[in-house]
Amino acid sequence: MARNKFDVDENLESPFDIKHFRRAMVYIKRQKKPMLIAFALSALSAAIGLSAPLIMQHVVDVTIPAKAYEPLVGWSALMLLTIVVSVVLATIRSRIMTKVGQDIISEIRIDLFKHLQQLPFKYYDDRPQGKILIRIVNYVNAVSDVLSNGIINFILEIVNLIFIAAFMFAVDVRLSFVTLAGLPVFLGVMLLIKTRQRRAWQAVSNKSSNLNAYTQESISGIGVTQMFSREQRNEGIFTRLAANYRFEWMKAMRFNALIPFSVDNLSTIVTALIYLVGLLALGPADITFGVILAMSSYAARFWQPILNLSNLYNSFINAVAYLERIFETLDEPVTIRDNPGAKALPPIQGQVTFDNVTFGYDSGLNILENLSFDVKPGESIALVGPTGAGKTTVVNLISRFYDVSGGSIRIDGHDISQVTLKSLRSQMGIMLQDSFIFSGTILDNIRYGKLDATEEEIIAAAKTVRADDFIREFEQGYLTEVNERGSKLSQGQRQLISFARTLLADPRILILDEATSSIDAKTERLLQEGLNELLKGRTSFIIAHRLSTVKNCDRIMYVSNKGIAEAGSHDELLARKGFYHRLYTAQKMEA
Ligand SMILES: Nc1ncnc2c1ncn2[C@@H]1O[C@H](COP(=O)(O)OP(=O)(O)OP(=O)(O)O)[C@@H](O)[C@H]1O
Repeated sequence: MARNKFDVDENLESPFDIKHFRRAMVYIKRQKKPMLIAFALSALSAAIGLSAPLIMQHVVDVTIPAKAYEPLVGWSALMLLTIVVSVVLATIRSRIMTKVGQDIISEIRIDLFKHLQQLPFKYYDDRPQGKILIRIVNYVNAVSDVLSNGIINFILEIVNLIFIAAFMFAVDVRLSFVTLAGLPVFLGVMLLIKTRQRRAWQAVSNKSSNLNAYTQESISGIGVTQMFSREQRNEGIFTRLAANYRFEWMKAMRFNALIPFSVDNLSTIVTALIYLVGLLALGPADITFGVILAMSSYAARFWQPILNLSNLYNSFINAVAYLERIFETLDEPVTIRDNPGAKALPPIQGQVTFDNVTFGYDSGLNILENLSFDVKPGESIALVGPTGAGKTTVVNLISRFYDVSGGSIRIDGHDISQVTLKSLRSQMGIMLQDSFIFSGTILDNIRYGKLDATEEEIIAAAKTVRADDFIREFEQGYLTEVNERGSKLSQGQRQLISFARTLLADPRILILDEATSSIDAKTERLLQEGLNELLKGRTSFIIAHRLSTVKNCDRIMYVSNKGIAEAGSHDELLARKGFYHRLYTAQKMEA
């Protein structure tokens, strides 16, 4: 059950912390060389661009009054050249940075994916898939520009600012101080809205995550929605989530808009002050027209990097909200992992021992208590019992999808918590009711069980489980494209494919959780033969509600009341006239 539902905002454990950026630096540092080149190009382009007002000042104060037309053409050509060169340099830099940005996000994405693949079932039990997807796709995209261009631009704008200030002071010190007077006012505005702005962007990321989770859930459950004519109601939920998102977005944007608004106003006021102070206070004798022109041009340029820096600050604030989510996922502990000193499980015979096993998904609520049993290699075990009794839990523990909270599980005498997960799971085959079909061909789907299997091996496996006939009926046979929802395939066919996949993997221990439940009686008979082949020589645990499918198992365990209430062969249990007998008789009467 996903406890963190689509309409429940995720809580962030850590407050705004520069450490997220420091951590992001690990990825950025790997791009040091291209970033340095891009930075040098940008600095050069900015310096060249900044010489324009100086040229302008010279032209206005010296060249034009002297009516020196030839030098005027020369200066104009030089101005044009500065523009062309700075545009060319900026274009090259932009190309380099696009690549850097993509390299960074692909590395983060790969790390996230690798980590997600290791996270235990518990992580997935606790949150909707949509909230996981949005991190790996949207959030990573959202931080890409900030982590690449953002960092460079940030440094660059500061350098730019220093350059502009230097040029400005070179032209006139007094008017430069007039320009700088606007800075404290601006910093005051920034301080005032900083925290609120960060919260606003966190709220946006929460709402977009909720929207994504619900969309994903709705697409997965489209069949049920249409079946129960829930479209209108779902539309209502979606509209509400979309409205929440829109509301938070608008709120966050209001904070964003405040910054350029203050910068624009301050820049206008400062320019007006330059004119006023320049012309009125200092007077034409002291300040030439060229100086005023150059100064107002520098003042306008001075506020540009400040506006850019504050926009960058906005992007940083957004990115931090996303980075927090990304790193939170990367920090999610891999609780089910190889324990220190874990050894590879040698090739097994298939003996399974539960020794006083106690387990609960949530602490304080045990599903199994002090469960002990021993299964011999090659023995077939049926797990039956009321719904919710813990049958799936038993098999999940054998595969170590969860760790026991008490006691131990041993395979051929090896405690499964002391062997590597890979060596354990590679010797097990698990088939669930909802056989997962990956996008690709039927051939690829069967090959999933053994990546180096030849076509002949695949076809042989399909034949054994009676899947070959229906596969050949498709126009493209084994090369028929299927997708994750298994379109083109019936439930039964999907299961036959997953049987073939498991047979190919040749596991010593086989787990079938309701694996035959959606196969009709005719297909089931067909499958039974194949299944018998599959079970031959393997230890198997079969969970089935339809008892007819498990009658032939060596031993039937009736799971109830946090343990095994009864165990024995079909005949023994019927003779005992206990739980199993009751269940069997009830099912027979239904049939
Ligand atoms: N991921 C989980 N998180 C929390 N509780 C869970 C989880 N999975 C199962 N449970 C609870 O554990 C109990 C046993 O579930 P389990 O799936 O093992 O039962 P089952 O016997 O296989 O049921 P069924 O026959 O309906 O498949 C149930 O009460 C269920 O609510």
